Amino acid sequence: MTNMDKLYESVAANGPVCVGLDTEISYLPTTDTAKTAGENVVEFNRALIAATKGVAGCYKVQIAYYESLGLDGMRAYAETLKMARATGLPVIADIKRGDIAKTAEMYAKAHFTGDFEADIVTLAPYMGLDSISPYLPYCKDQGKGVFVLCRTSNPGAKDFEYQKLADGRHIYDLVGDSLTEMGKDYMGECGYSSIGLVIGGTYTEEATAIRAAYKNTFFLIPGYGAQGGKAADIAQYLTKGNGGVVNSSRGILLAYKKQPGVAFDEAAYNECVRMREDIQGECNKL
Ligand SMILES: O=C(O)c1cc(=O)[nH]c(=O)n1[C@@H]1O[C@H](COP(=O)(O)O)[C@@H](O)[C@H]1O
Repeated sequence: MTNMDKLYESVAANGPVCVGLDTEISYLPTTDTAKTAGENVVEFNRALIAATKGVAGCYKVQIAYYESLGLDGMRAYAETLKMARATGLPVIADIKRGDIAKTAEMYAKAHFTGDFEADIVTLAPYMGLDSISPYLPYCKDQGKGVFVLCRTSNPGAKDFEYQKLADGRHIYDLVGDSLTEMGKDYMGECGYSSIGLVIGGTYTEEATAIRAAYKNTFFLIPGYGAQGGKAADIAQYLTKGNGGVVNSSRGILLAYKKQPGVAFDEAAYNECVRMREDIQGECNKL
């Protein structure tokens, strides 16, 4: 069973909410001055994971928030991955790597084995398919997975991804088509390949066409909450509520600010439940 299969099963059991652990120290309601920034982040994440594990489909840990704290942060990153993986839910390391094959080999080893081992990683495809291939032996042998940036959630998606090719396709179509083709050799039991795509939930043009074109491709859908992505739009990227996970980071981490008097971990749980109902409600209307 591949990690994409596990993700599929987890979404079927718990719903499509991907809890984004983009934990910036300034988000913490209180800090312990006797502890380092990284240690404070770990304690916050520990409580957040414990509170949300029953309502999360998976976790995504954004490495930049940890790298920005230096070695202390990287220890917190390793610990956070360990705590999240201990729930049994799939854990995505949001590392967005993309480099020549030899260097990619080292990134794959760094993030699929050892201290920073994750179940699935995010990759940037700009340098071509040889920058993706070195991760694939880990998909074949250990069931690991990748999510490759296709049509991202940020305004700058229009700068390159939306540009048109001579045959009328967008660059994001080329990326999606190429990676889907590559994924045919990495199919899991649940009908999805180990090569998924990142499809931002903030742009909704051609949502149904994109879902229909990539039936066997699992989507990581960021943009819900803080970036304004709406459940009604996001639902179109799912197939009967599955086939994708919907990330929210700030919306969950900072949920306590919108729930006065509620502890941050309980507020995060409440937000996951609300978000899940919001998305599943829209899926049921389709
Ligand atoms: O690969 C990603 O996860 C990603 C792709 C994308 O197109 N847009 C996007 O926001 N992300 C990530 O998704 C998370 C969104 O965070 P919030 O906007 O706080 O929910 C961040 O970790 C981003 O780095």
